[in-house]
Amino acid sequence: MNQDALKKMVGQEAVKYIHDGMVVGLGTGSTVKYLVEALGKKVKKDKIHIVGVPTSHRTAERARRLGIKIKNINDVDHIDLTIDGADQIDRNFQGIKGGGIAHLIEKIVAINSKKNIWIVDESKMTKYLGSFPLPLEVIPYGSTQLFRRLAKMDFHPTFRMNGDQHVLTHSNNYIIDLHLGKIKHPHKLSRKLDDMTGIVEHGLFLDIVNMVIVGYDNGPKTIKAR
Ligand SMILES: O=C(CO)[C@H](O)[C@H](O)COP(=O)(O)O
Repeated sequence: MNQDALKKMVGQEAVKYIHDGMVVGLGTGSTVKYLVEALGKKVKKDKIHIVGVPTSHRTAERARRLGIKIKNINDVDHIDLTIDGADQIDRNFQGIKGGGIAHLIEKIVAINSKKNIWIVDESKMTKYLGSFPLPLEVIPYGSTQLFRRLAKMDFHPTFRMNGDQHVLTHSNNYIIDLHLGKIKHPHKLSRKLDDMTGIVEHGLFLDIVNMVIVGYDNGPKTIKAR
């Protein structure tokens, strides 16, 4: 089965955890696309009432088009469950997100959710985080100086570019990716990055996910994380 088929499999599997009356955080990315498609069908077929809280314009547009009611996070009083993709998940169920530049909004939605589920194909499961570049959302002002500090710390930073233009996040910030290879102590790194002025949010999602649905050739596997 190719990667896209595995993504579709877990997107369709995850919809089983969404029930009538729920407020659901909807993540971003090519795996979540399949979740939103399956949810659109479920809303129509079962006539259930769902409120979706999207984490990107892309997800919001897709959900609206499929007949899913959408609200801004500021207009809901709680989020029952958020379902999102991930770029890497280690053996302790810590994750890297932000490959799709949405990790700031995804983290705000995730930490305000009662429960979080990640949906991934098997290639995202790893022993250590870090072979996927760690995204930082940074304030453009002074970002060159921040970049130099990160380089001096041996974090191997690169600005995320589109040709000669900086890729911009939803909040009009830049992305710096750190090429770390292997992150042995994610909590220590997280604290270090939290302390650096100019970084709005990093893509380490620690102690957040409750359940992971992994797509394998022989079917989806649901794993309780915490
Ligand atoms: O963190 C993300 C976006 O910021 C995505 O969840 C992550 O990049 C996974 O994407 P995909 O499902 O396309 O592989």
